[in-house]
Amino acid sequence: MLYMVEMVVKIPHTMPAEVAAEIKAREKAYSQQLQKEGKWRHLWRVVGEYSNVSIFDVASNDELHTMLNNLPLFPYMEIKVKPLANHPSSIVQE
Ligand SMILES: O=C(O)C[C@H]1C=CC(=O)O1
Repeated sequence: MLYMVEMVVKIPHTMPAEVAAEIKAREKAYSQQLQKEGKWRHLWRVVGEYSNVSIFDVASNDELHTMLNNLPLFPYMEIKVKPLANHPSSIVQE
């Protein structure tokens, strides 16, 4: 099952820089692990924003929820999820 996920990162300005850097390093490692596993298929930066648009390929709503919940930046993100279906005009059917 494919999902488009938008993540807007909102780290509090009061968070010490070294704490933010440590969380971001863990986030990077976790996201790269999921990308290597083929579960996080696309990761794009939105131009001019501290946000991303991603495509996830997972077995269920529950798997995606667990994955997002485990992101180290989860407490500091606003997340929107859109489930995707095949478009009848697309030449690629997944
Ligand atoms: O920077 C972001 O968009 C948030 C998050 C997503 C992957 C990652 O490494 O950080």
